[in-house]
Amino acid sequence: MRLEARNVSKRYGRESWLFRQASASVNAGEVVGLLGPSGCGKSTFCRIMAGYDQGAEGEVLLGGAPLPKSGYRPVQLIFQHPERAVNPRWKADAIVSEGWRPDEAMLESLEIRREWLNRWPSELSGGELQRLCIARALAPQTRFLLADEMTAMLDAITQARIWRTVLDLAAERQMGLLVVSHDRHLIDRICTRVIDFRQQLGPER
Ligand SMILES: Nc1ncnc2c1ncn2[C@@H]1O[C@H](COP(=O)(O)OP(=O)(O)OP(=O)(O)O)[C@@H](O)[C@H]1O
Repeated sequence: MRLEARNVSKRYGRESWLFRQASASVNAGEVVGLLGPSGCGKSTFCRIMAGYDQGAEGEVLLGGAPLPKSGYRPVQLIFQHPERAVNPRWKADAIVSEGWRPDEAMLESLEIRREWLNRWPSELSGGELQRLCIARALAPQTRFLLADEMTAMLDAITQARIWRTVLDLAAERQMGLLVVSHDRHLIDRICTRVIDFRQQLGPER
């Protein structure tokens, strides 16, 4: 299975094009890095690839077909800012089990403590909340994970452990990963292929 964005263009309102004719693909089991300077549109491109936003041109295909419009999303996106990705009026237990109920092994491998589950998002650190968001996104139906600066707020040791868990799971399930990061060292260490976002753009920016 392959996740593919073909010739996608995006502009916000009447502003000039953020990007035009951007293309990228990730195969099942692949770990692909996405690099580019701040503000060039990587997060926007990820949102389009996950089906949260639409380009003015182009298409996103999963296994050759458009993304499903309802039900669990097989392409999951983890944002850089977990506090913007959760409902502040839901306790952590409701947040983490929104799409599936992660088992004990999953919670343990992401170092999620049981007592966090009874807290509101405002009572959790950014790193704790992010681990809950990662658990939420790793249902067995997830085929592709788009990690947009997923571990930027975590200390180096926690970051390494979380990536180990996610990479092991991806290999086991043949899940594809798109890793957006400014951390070139991380990208070089975990990715099998790297895409420079600016080089994916068509000639008429
Ligand atoms: N909803 C929006 N309305 C208008 N402009 C937006 C919106 N969302 C993002 N932008 C603008 O689009 C541009 C690209 O933003 P985006 O977050 O996609 O870039 P990025 O490459 O991921 O940046 P970074 O590496 O800093 O996270 C930025 O200039 C941003 O201000």
